[in-house]
Amino acid sequence: MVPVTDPSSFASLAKCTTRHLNLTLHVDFERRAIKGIVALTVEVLEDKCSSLTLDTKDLQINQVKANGQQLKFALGAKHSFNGTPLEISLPFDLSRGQHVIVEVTYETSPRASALQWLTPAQTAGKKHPYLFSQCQATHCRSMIPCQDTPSVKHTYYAQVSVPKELVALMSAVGDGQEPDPQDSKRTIYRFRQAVPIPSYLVAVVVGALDSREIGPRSRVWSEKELVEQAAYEFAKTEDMLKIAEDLVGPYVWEQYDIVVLPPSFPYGGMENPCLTYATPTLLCLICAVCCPLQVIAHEIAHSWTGNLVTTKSWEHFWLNEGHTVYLERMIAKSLENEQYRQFKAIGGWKELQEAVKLFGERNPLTNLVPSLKEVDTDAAFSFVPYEKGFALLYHLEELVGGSDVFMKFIRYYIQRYAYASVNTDEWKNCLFTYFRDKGDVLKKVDWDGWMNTPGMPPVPFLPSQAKEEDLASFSEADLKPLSSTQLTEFLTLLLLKDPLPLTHVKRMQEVYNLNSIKNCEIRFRYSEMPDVWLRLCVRARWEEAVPLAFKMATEQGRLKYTRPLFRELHEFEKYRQEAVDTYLQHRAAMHPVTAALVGRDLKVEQPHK
Ligand SMILES: CC/C=C\C/C=C\C[C@@H](O)/C=C/C=C/C=C\[C@@H](O)CCCC(=O)O
Ligand SMILES: [Zn+2]
Repeated sequence: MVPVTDPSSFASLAKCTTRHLNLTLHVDFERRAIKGIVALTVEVLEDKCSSLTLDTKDLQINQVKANGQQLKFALGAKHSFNGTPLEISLPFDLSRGQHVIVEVTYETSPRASALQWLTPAQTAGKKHPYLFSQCQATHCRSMIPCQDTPSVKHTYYAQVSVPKELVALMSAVGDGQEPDPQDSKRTIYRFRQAVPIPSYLVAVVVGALDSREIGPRSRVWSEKELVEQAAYEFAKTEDMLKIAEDLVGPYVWEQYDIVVLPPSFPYGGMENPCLTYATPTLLCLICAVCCPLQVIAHEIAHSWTGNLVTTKSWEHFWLNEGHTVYLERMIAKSLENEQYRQFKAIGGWKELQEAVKLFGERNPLTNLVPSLKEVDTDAAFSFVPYEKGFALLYHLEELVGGSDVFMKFIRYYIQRYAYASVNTDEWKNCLFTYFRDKGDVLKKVDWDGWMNTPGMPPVPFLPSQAKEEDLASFSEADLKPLSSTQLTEFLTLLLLKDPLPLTHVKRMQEVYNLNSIKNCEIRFRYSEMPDVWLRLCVRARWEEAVPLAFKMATEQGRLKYTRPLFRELHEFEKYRQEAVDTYLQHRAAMHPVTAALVGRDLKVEQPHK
């Protein structure tokens, strides 16, 4: 068996593997710290095992025990972004196949990169504090000492003690709650995750949360101010779960809840099992954005591709995201039609072009399978694994005979690797095994061009309906009947071209008849594509758009909007200093990942940790 290596983890993966975590967490809002005890059930993989190494990041380790006996431990050298290895010495040699329960008592740092602690002022209700974790890709180690790699999968049981006026949720099925026997002002919530998951899918949310039932296995959670709107927006959740089950097999996670987080959450969604995270920007309350259901379809699809079949390391992240985007668009096809799938694919191709342009077409991070040795996964993150991955799968779909044929392979691949972690070679072997009668066709694929070459794919995406030049040739009359989704894709196309002259952008205002709307706020927002339209206006140096671009960049923290808006404003010479000053003014209230990435974009030094 080839030893597992993960360049983003210090854990001893060849020696042993974690099978279960038992977590006891005490959430302390005053000190912005979690006091934890984690009992790791570890299976030994090789004889004469006398030590093991876990991943940590900014954790205070108080003691380590095994079978009630204190163990020697040592923290290694701190890495600039991958944290600090924790080496634990075992009092006796263990043999292959044996199990040991290692218990670590620890405390997280107020600077833990997995956690965002929000003051009451940063919440919708303004009365209670709020905490949420975001572990993907390599932040779980700042919340729990663990083997922080997607190549290791474990079940977990957790009890979380929180102030009794708050509710705790986790990426697991709830197993009841009761007053904390240690403190009558606190409640203990219990959770069980019976399906083995990688550490990046461990998640916890604590806040003044309310919920509504939206389906036989689904509730939506949020602060009470948003919960009715959230229940309305996500009413189709059960329909999409059923479509996905028809496509790829049973949903194994029991519960599928959605929690709408505060605006600082850096992503559109996050596929934490049993508890999908969603940005409030999907609720059209903060800045209308198209297709809230597209994000939920994506996170639902992850229940199979990513959470059930998981990438072995972040270098093969495309296996998670490329298959999930493919499945998400098959769900969209079932809800709408093939033309809609094609149109979303056109939009994805534009996202890929923008991502490659941003990184640089020779940047090895635009490889479908990049090397991440000494690379910060947050800095490596882009839409390349999503959209270059989708483009490859769409190309293969065309080669093997269409989506019905290819979906049968996807279903086979999921059944073959369910509950396991895979890499690209294993995926490719599975493809060639399944399509053994199409080997001659598959051998002609430019695999090196697709997998190990930077830039755009070797084969362009040619949708079976409207071609790119069709979009550019639209006249004013053609644009008017376009749906807001189609308009979004059209405007995204313009972002990839050279900056539009100010006269053109103003003309476009007229085309969309926005000039009839006097309110500047609405005029620039244009319902469906606030970030895209604002970026076009700022790039055209339309100063009237600048205040709203700053407002949108700071009132929510979704990286997909916040980073490009800050970059655009920073590019506008006259507003460069204001962009830096605005960032510095908001940095403390930003999610740690957002603060780090926007600071890098604006070339602002990070505060010393
Ligand atoms: C080759 C890339 C290697 C590693 C990247 C993996 C994770 C990067 C880390 O920053 C976490 C990303 C989390 C993404 C969560 C949700 C996305 O699927 C959607 C993001 C886009 C959006 O806001 O819609
Ligand atoms: Zn995803």
